[in-house]
Amino acid sequence: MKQIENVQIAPSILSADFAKLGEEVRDVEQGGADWIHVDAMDGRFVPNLTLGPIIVEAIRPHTKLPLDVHLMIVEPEKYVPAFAKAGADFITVHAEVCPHLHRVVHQIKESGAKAGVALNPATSLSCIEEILDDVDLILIMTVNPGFGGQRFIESMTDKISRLREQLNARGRRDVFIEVDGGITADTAPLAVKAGANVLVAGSAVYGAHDRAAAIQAIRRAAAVK
Ligand SMILES: O=C(CO)[C@H](O)[C@H](O)COP(=O)(O)O
Ligand SMILES: [Co+2]
Repeated sequence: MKQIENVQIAPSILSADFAKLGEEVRDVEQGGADWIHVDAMDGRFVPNLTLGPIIVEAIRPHTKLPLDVHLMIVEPEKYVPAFAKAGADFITVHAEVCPHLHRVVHQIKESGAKAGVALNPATSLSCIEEILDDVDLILIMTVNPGFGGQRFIESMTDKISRLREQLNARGRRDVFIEVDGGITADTAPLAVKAGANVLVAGSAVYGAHDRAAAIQAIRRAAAVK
């Protein structure tokens, strides 16, 4: 299995200006982003409402970067085909809302997208033990999902380390470990040292006047391994 060499920086459009999303996505692509993170929230799994496949379809022509769609919604299986058709490259569902997680992961793969599974801070790694051989990405939430701009929960670094060990033991060095919530140039090294190789950053990138400088600061900090 291919080892993933570089840390991927994925700005979250949750903190972008929704009145000009195309421009906002182009801005971070020009600024050196690797992926675009798209947060779909349903007001049920999380206490916030954001966007659906129509927005993914709208931003798709504005970037060549992979669209990394994070579904914070109940019954995600109802919407996986629409998000895939809209142009999602990665579709990540939360283990907490998927009693038939194996079926949903394979539904995502059959739709043509890469499959991710997300875990809230209080959700144990044991929930995904039986699915590790089937996934392309595991997303470790380092905040409780629902809002941008929250503080990184530092105790999650131990969970990231344990996950990396489990994946290595299975020879799955190709699986992305994505970290989402509170990533800044200060917290990025903690996540990367623990074993993460995809860093979502919403407010730290879109809240900055110079997005390119913000991405570069996170990338530099993350290179200190
Ligand atoms: O999934 C999310 C929230 O549920 C967002 O991706 C995340 O919060 C990014 O925002 P920030 O970097 O500001 O914490
Ligand atoms: Co997210």
